[in-house]
Amino acid sequence: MFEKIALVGIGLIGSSLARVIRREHLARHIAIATRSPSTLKRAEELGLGDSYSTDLREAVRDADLVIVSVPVGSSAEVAEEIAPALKNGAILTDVGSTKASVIAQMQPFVPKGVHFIPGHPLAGTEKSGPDAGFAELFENRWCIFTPLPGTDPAALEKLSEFWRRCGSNIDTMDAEHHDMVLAIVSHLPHIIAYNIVGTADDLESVAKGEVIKYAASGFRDFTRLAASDPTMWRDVCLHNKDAILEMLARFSEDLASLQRAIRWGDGEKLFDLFTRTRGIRRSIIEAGQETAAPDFGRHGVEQGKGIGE
Ligand SMILES: NC(=O)C1=CN([C@@H]2O[C@H](COP(=O)(O)OP(=O)(O)OC[C@H]3O[C@@H](n4cnc5c(N)ncnc54)[C@H](O)[C@@H]3O)[C@@H](O)[C@H]2O)C=CC1
Ligand SMILES: O=C(O)C(=O)Cc1ccc(O)cc1
Repeated sequence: MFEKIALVGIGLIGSSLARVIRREHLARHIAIATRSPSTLKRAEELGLGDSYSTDLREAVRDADLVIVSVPVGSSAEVAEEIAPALKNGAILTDVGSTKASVIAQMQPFVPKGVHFIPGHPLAGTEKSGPDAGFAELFENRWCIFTPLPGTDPAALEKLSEFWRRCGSNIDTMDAEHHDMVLAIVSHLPHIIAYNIVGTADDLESVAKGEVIKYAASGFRDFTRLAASDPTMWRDVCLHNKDAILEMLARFSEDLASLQRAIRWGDGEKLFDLFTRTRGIRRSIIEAGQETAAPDFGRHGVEQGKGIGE
């Protein structure tokens, strides 16, 4: 599909892309660039690309497609660095979990003649780094684009086809809407997980050993999310602040109402809520059956625990 693809950032997402690009023969040359020499060395040991550099400009030079897969807080720094070396007519995209902030950070540096199309694959795990990636990560997952006004339809179609060849389904929406939707379906669950595991860790009346020993499956599910990369999630919180705060405010109100129902013994209210939420779970399972979720077992990712399940 492309002569040269440059991957800037080679962690979970970048290395999964490298693997699927190779498997599906989507580029003649895969150039890998990242800031950290030790991560780059590991990518080279894994044989993820055809060329390796800590010089981001060298990697993106002559690339037809550049995919930035770094924590969202580093987007401006990366865009500023690579901008002078981007080829005229190249497609520049990203995979960041927040979109309005990434656009605000990158767009000012994008040269005229480069097609900047922000993207977000809704596929991931709690793991990070080049060893964590796998070629099947994007299969039967959504990839959301948040194109800017005036985006070239041919470039958008080419990038869509690329993601389809990686196994994904495509949706487009505006960046603000994306950030609001992701705040509730992805960002809040992670924040709640970090919080509940932190609360358990702070308890004086329950020993840490007991938390580990008796962790029921509900708590274990939270610990998986709460093991997600601290840099990535710090950046998501700081860069989708408004939408997350809005969702947290609603969440807190609903939690206070649940607290009241428990305090006053309002069993009917509890039962009604728990019945309604069970319906949501059933709808998700039904939707998932239509798109047959892949078995990630052999990659060490618990089946049914990734986003979109
Ligand atoms: N982990 C997940 O489940 C998902 C993550 N994302 C998004 O994908 C992006 C990457 O996440 P992961 O691959 O999980 O992270 P990761 O921590 O596994 O990898 C990040 C990579 O970026 C590099 N890097 C960091 N700062 C850099 C800089 N200033 N210049 C060049 N390279 C730099 C690191 O060396 C590393 O190679 C993030 O924006 C995240 O929000 C999107 C979907 C799922
Ligand atoms: O591991 C999980 O359950 C996830 O939720 C993965 C994930 C994390 C961040 C994203 O922007 C998209 C997917």
